[in-house]
Amino acid sequence: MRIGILTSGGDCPGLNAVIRAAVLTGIKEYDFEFVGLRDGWRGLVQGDVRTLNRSAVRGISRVGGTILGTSRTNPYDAEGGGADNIAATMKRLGIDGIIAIGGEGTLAGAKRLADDGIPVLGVPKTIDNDLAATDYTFGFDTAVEIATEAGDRLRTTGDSHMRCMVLEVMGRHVGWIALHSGISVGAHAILIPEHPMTIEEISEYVRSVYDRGRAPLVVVSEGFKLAGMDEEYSRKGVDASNRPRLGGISEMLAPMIEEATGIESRSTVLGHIQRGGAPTGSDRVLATRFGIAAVRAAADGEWGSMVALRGTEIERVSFAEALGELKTVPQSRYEEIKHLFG
Ligand SMILES: Nc1ncnc2c1ncn2[C@@H]1O[C@H](COP(=O)(O)OP(=O)(O)O)[C@@H](O)[C@H]1O
Ligand SMILES: O=P(O)(O)OC[C@H]1O[C@](O)(COP(=O)(O)O)[C@@H](O)[C@@H]1O
Ligand SMILES: [Mg+2]
Repeated sequence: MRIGILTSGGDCPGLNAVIRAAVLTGIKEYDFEFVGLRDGWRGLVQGDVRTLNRSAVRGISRVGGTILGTSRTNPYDAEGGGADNIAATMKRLGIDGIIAIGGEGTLAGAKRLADDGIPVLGVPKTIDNDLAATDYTFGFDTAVEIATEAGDRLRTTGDSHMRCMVLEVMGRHVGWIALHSGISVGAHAILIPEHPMTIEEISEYVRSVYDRGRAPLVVVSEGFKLAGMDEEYSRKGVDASNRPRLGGISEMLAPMIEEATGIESRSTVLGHIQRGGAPTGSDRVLATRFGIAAVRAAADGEWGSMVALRGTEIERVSFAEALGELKTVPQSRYEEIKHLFG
């Protein structure tokens, strides 16, 4: 069997470890061949491929980003797209099936293609950890580590100046990165999309920290909304999928906190630093296990499914299940830590 692998949507530390594990498993155990499809669905619709053999994947598990490139090309809207064209392109290139590594957008495309008869398997990726069908995805642990280091650094400069530091992390719809990094740095308030708050509530936490002689640290998700805000904070236009580009809520909040409390405040937007660079050991392990499992699913002919972490085991779930609700931070998980704020 000859399998095409693609990475699509936002990049994520661990993508290369999936690719390496899939290729090595396929070659060693099943005598499969692989081709890399360049830049996500674009490589598939345009038939833009590169060789993926043993030497092409040597040493890449520890490397961030994706050796295949990524994009936000839609497999149906792009020229040469649509199931019939893609089936013809696959036939021409001798590709029997596709392993698509991506988030909820990529998986929605994969589901549609699978429904239209294209043999495709999914591997979940997202630093946001917002896919409900899997307990964790690779990339999340790395993002939390990077945000933790940033928070630790902000604390020492904040302490020196007795300033309120506001650290903004990614998390478009869900607050997992903020929650986990906020807990690990001992943030005095963690602001997440699932739980809008007023500026008065936030300022109350900040003031109480300051009044007992500490420099406040607030961790906020990019998708957080103050109570009463209809939409997420967005001042950068839209991305290639027409979604508002987020980032900058901390730059709005820091002056508001300063005005409400009189405490000098500074904001830091961590941005894509969270997505770049080497994956953590845990993420390399999870990504490797996903890569192995995806190839085993292909060998079993389980097209139309996605590999997922359930507890400690990797299982197969249907695309329909994978694309259900987003995995938001449950209120109880937030309340568990909220009593430590301030
Ligand atoms: N319903 C859909 N059908 C087909 N393609 C889709 C669909 N939703 C998103 N996509 C495509 O999937 C790709 C990745 O989606 P995006 O949300 O940007 O990233 P991610 O996969 O990380 O969630 C984009 O190229 C987008 O055009
Ligand atoms: O700047 P970009 O690459 O368009 O992506 C920004 C978005 O991608 C993310 O980093 C990850 O989102 P996905 O998991 O959907 O790829 C979000 O946290 C962020 O809002
Ligand atoms: Mg997405």
